Amino acid sequence: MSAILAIEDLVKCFGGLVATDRVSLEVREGEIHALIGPNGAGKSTLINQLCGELAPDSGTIRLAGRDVTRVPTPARVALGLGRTFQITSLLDDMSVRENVGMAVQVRLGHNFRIFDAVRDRRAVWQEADRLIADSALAPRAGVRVADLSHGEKKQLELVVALAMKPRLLLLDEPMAGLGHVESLAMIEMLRRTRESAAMLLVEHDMDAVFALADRISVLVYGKIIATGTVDEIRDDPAVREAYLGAEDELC
Ligand SMILES: Nc1ncnc2c1ncn2[C@@H]1O[C@H](COP(=O)(O)OP(=O)(O)OP(=O)(O)O)[C@@H](O)[C@H]1O
Repeated sequence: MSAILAIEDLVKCFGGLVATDRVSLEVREGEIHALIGPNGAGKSTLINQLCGELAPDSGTIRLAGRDVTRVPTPARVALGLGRTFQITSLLDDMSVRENVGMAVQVRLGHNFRIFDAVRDRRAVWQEADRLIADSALAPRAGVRVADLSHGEKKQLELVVALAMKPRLLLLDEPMAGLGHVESLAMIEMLRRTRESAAMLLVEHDMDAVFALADRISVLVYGKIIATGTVDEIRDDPAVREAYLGAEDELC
């Protein structure tokens, strides 16, 4: 399986602190690759470098075979990088359908001048409806974002990200703040998403990680200490050591 994302020897320092310490990691096409690690391990710092929000000090990031280490965020998005944004970026006064329609429109935007506007508008809504029908939000399509539950907003974030047709989706704690039922719905939705995009999943909820991940990389003090399947990571003594005090989470 080829790699949609290949990170090699990435380094990022904040003053004397090495927040990303020679990190190498691959996400393969069709894979859900979880990135776990204790608080302060450097997960967000790594994600921010992948998005282009933070410049690495050294090392390389390859996306779909192209070196994007010094490439700005929009060019990475054009190559297929997607990310779930904060719920605050959803438009509160607009419906689920309108939010998804806007995202589809952003993706198709530059074609608008070429094709007939009415036909394009129809294509936008058809695409938005298809994306919503594939999600758990189908019965809520006409509901205003302001009236959605927290879990539904997190689902909408994901649908909006998918509207950009990413090849690789960066997910920063999609389970955060969700109740049990909402978490199960999100896990189901991410399982279905795997068919269209590979994922790098940063998540503290180990049940979700173990339910979803094809492979897991463990980051501790900026270094990847292990990469492997769920069983390999569960049985790895160095991982257990790093999570000492939270061993229950790895059982
Ligand atoms: N802009 C910054 N300036 C200085 N230090 C920073 C900066 N951003 C992060 N750090 C430090 O880098 C280290 C890694 O932080 P980071 O937020 O990437 O960890 P994390 O694994 O995402 O943590 P959490 O799970 O709590 O979100 C921490 O010690 C943090 O204090």
